[in-house]
Amino acid sequence: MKFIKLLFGEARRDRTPLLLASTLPGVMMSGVIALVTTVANYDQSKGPNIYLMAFFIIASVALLLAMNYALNATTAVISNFILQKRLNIARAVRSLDLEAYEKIGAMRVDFAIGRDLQTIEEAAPTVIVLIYFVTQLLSSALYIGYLSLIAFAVTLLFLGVATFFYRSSYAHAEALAKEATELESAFRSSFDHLLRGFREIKMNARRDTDLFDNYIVQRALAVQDLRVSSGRGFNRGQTLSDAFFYGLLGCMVFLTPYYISNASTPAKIILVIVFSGGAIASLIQALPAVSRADLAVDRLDALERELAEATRAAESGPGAPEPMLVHGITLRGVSYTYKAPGGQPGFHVGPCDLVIKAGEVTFIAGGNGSGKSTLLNLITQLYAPDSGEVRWDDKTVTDANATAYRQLFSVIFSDFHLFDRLYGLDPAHDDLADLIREMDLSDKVHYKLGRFSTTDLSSGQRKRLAMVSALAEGRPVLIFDEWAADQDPQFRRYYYEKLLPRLKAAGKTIIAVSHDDRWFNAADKVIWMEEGKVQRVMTTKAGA
Ligand SMILES: Nc1ncnc2c1ncn2[C@@H]1O[C@H](COP(=O)(O)OP(=O)(O)OP(=O)(O)O)[C@@H](O)[C@H]1O
Repeated sequence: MKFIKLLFGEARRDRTPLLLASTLPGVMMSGVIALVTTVANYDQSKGPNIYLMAFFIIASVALLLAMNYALNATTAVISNFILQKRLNIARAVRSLDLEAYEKIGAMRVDFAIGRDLQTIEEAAPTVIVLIYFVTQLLSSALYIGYLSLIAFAVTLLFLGVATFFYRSSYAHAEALAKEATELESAFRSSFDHLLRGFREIKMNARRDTDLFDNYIVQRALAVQDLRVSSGRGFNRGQTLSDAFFYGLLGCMVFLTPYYISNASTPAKIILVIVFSGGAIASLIQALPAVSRADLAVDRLDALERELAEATRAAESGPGAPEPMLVHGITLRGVSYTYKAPGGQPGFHVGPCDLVIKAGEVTFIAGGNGSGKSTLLNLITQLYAPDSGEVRWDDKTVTDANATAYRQLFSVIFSDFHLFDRLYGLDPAHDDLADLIREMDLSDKVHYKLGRFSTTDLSSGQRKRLAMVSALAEGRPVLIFDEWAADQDPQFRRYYYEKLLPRLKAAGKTIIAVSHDDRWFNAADKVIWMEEGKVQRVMTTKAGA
């Protein structure tokens, strides 16, 4: 019961009051049951028993207040836990390097932040209810012991055997529930294709059918199968417990009275057992939710461990507010190998020896898959090289200054993300309006109330808006990965013939991936990549 441990662990200073408040209602309830059994045998002709009435009122009020306190305290503890987890995971993800981020995968983090934390939140009040029923059952058993040792022994025997059988059925059901949750992430990844590939699916009926019939339906069915089997396991446990409950009741009604001397005791015991029936049923219903929360805690723990390990490896020091590039960036023997699934070495880039001079325009060209984007990731230290070094003016880039080094760059990746606002920037309104005008977006987008009025634009326009954001950052080095690829001929021309020269004249260093060989003269230098290697570096007329 990891979740219960977690709840009380997180309660810290409030642990003892929470423990008392969650156990007291069960004890009080069994007190009330004991009272009811006493009142049932009370001689009503003597009038109402004030003492019993007072006890009933006090016990009921204490029960309600304690329960309310326990539920409120649990809500506060779990809300705080969720807040901390959200922030910790966000902090850890921020500290990852790109390689670790790609290895862990966005979907897994998304699942933890969404589904797992929700499962935990929903299970929190259930735990209090569970403790309530367990304490009620235990104290009722003690009360039975007080009434008759034989009845107590029979109760313990039934409880012990029922618990044993229930646990084995429960463990099996829990394992199936775990398997179902794991399979559910495969189902969600297929479903993700349906959502993200919506247009492509609409355009291709065979793809649509294959994805739906062979993946979405199959995986959904497999999840359902496991959930049904797991549910059956839990239900079997419930039926078994019910069977033992009726067995116990039968024993108490038909057998034990012959071994109990006091005539009123068997009726009292039977009443206690009848009351306990409801508690047993509610307890068993509560267990699957707590079991799901246990699995969610396991997954969160595993994710946090991985994030912590990856964060330690990727520790990269504080950012510098306004770093400068005076001479340039040098790569010496830089190489990097992707890890293919299963740990096998994947695509290899390098060793690369390059000099990117400050204030120059450098193009990176080469065929698809030749390693251009990977080289950009190495230049920007999004990937730490396996060997060799990257130099920033006269400094070597290390883990300690990598974050500061990255503040040199504004990058528009080929698969860039367009933010809805200029996070971390407070640009002058006029400058921004000028940039939006320069990108020919004035009639589409405005920056008002601290955000872009829309990001629902054509792909070429989205890239232009990304250019607005990149230029607004005012960083000394600009990196554009195939920025012109989606632009119309007019804007493409503008990019090569006006924008890049203007940025160069403003003292910017530009590194751009380009397939447009007719504009290679817009660069000072063209680096040609083939199969992960720098095949040649050409100095153009502009750079001569
Ligand atoms: N995240 C990744 N994990 C593993 N291998 C990768 C990853 N990204 C790229 N690769 C491998 O690296 C190779 C080079 O990819 P890269 O994106 O650097 O090429 P590119 O020259 O930019 O291609 P393009 O012109 O198509 O954009 C790919 O062929 C692929 O095998």
